[in-house]
Amino acid sequence: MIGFAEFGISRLSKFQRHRAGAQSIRHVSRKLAVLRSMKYLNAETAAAVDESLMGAEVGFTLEQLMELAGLAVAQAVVDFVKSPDCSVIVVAGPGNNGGDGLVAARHLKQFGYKVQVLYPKQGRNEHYSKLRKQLDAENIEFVSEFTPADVILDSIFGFSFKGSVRDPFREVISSINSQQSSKVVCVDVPSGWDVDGKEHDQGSVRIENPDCVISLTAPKAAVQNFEGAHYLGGRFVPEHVREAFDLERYPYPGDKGILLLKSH
Ligand SMILES: NC(=O)C1=CN([C@@H]2O[C@H](COP(=O)(O)OP(=O)(O)OC[C@H]3O[C@@H](n4cnc5c(N)ncnc54)[C@H](O)[C@@H]3O)[C@@H](O)[C@H]2O)[C@@H](O)CC1
Ligand SMILES: [K+]
Repeated sequence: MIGFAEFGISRLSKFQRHRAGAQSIRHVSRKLAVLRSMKYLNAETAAAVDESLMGAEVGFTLEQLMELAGLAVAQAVVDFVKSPDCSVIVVAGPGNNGGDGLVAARHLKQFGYKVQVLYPKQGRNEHYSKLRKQLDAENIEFVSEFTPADVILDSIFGFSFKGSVRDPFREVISSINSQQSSKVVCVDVPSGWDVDGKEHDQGSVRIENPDCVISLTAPKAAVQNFEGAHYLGGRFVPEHVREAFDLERYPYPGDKGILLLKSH
């Protein structure tokens, strides 16, 4: 599940390999310990962590967090697909999860990927209009229906999703489920899944069998039993906030903004 290749030590000298190997073994042990004890947040706690980050004491703006989250999402997509030549269709919802997807779309384009965006219902916040403008400046095409793509990035709903999916997203999510040849990568929570991990109503629409989830800040209860590839991003939580919410000290490697929790 977790290999040395993940730590990039295959091209080093014998001595360096020995040293890097020892460090990697320590890193792997820390990582396994974190995985065993990992805490999964419910919707209420996830929102409280968010509020605390953006409260007077810490002082982040939403735009800052979204930029960091979206960059981490783009980096995780690159790590997951392991190919520089890849097409991605970002499906963005009306809230901040959608905003993360729009930011990721811009970074992916800068990384050289072919990117399109499906944005059925733009959010009201002025920042979404600005993000859209930035995508226009990158000549990223906004499409109204699916075109074949290697990856579908589901940034429709995150931790504020409630109830059963309403239109126009019922149809959009059903279309994602029918794109058999695309890998489906979900931002924070697979859209339509109960954030707290409760059973979903039979007949309600949700993303079926995603290939990868990129959790932000901390994994949500929804993905506790998720079997596919799993990344963590959102490396911006100060120590006292981490302690206040009893979050793990996630072993992000070196200067990286993403942590591979589980490979596929
Ligand atoms: N601290 C963090 O980790 C950060 C989280 N961010 C992102 O913010 C997300 C949460 O964003 P929001 O609170 O804006 O909420 P979401 O983006 O999860 O969803 C809210 C939107 O979905 C709609 N909606 C909810 N339930 C629906 C249903 N059943 N059918 C149709 N529409 C429905 C709401 O009307 C609203 O427009 C996180 O999941 C994450 O992706 C980042 O942007 C910023 C930093
Ligand atoms: K999502």
